[in-house]
Amino acid sequence: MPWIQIKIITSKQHDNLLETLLLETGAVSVTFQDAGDQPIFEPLPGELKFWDDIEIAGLYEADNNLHEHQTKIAAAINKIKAMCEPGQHFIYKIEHLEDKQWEREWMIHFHPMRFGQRLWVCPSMQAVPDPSAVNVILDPGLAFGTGTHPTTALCLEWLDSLDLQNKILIDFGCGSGILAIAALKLGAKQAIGIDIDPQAIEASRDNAQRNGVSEHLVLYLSGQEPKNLQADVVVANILAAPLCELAGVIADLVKPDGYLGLSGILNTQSDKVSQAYQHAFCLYPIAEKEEWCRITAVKNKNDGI
Ligand SMILES: C[S@@+](CC[C@H](N)C(=O)[O-])C[C@H]1O[C@@H](n2cnc3c(N)ncnc32)[C@H](O)[C@@H]1O
Repeated sequence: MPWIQIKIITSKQHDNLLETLLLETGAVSVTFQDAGDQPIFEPLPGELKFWDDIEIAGLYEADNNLHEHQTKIAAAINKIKAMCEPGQHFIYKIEHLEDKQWEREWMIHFHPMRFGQRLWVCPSMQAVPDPSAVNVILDPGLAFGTGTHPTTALCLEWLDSLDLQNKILIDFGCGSGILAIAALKLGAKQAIGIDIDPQAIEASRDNAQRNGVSEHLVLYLSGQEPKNLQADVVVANILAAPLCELAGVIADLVKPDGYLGLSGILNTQSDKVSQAYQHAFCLYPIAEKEEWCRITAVKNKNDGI
């Protein structure tokens, strides 16, 4: 079914009003995006944060009621425009969209990718380029983690460089499960995925099944993992702020002499994160990719944080 989309760019004061007006005029969905360049990193599940300038898109069925929709939309637009203060921007356009398999659209940009020497991540719907390599077959579903983001790529390269044979690994903030599954395919005997988002747990479970490693992957919603959990290797690709806040918890997950990999850190934040972990770990040189970096470390034998 074809669709009509109305896109409005304005400031965030109008977010509620616009959403209501678009829904009242028959929009089947309303989407907000950043209209400037103001990244908001990882809101918590259920948390809604807005940019100062927003692009709001309302999607309408291009059916027999099209004319009725358009009249209503025009009335709604005029109403909002009238509320804008002088100098406040308000731009809109109406476009026709042909129907597609929307939930697969992003996959056009997701191709097999190699990380380090042995590891490939391949989209579930494409052919594997090197069947003799260590291949992770992935469909992230609604969770984060395809390998296309530098923070994930830094972790995958690190995992590829380790000897994981018979090791236990914790993937803290597992998202799609990509790191835990890569570790299992690289030889780890068990992986434990932890995430605050139930959709991440579901995606990790699906991906583990797809890769035939379900038996070796245990998944916990954050807070439900057993006490005193420890692993030979812990990888956490969350953000600098939670990495600092949770330094004690994450450090405790690493066995003495075990390895830690931290990602999701902007280059400018590396000192702060390093400081939060340096009392319990010996830190290795930092690796960088674009504006992101990875901190790796080995845990001191008899130290706590
Ligand atoms: C950037 S994604 C990383 C996903 C995947 N591990 C990767 O490397 O691509 C971060 C994940 O951490 C989860 N997360 C964020 N804060 C967390 C916390 N405090 N405890 C557990 N998981 C958390 C998010 O829900 C998200 O799935």
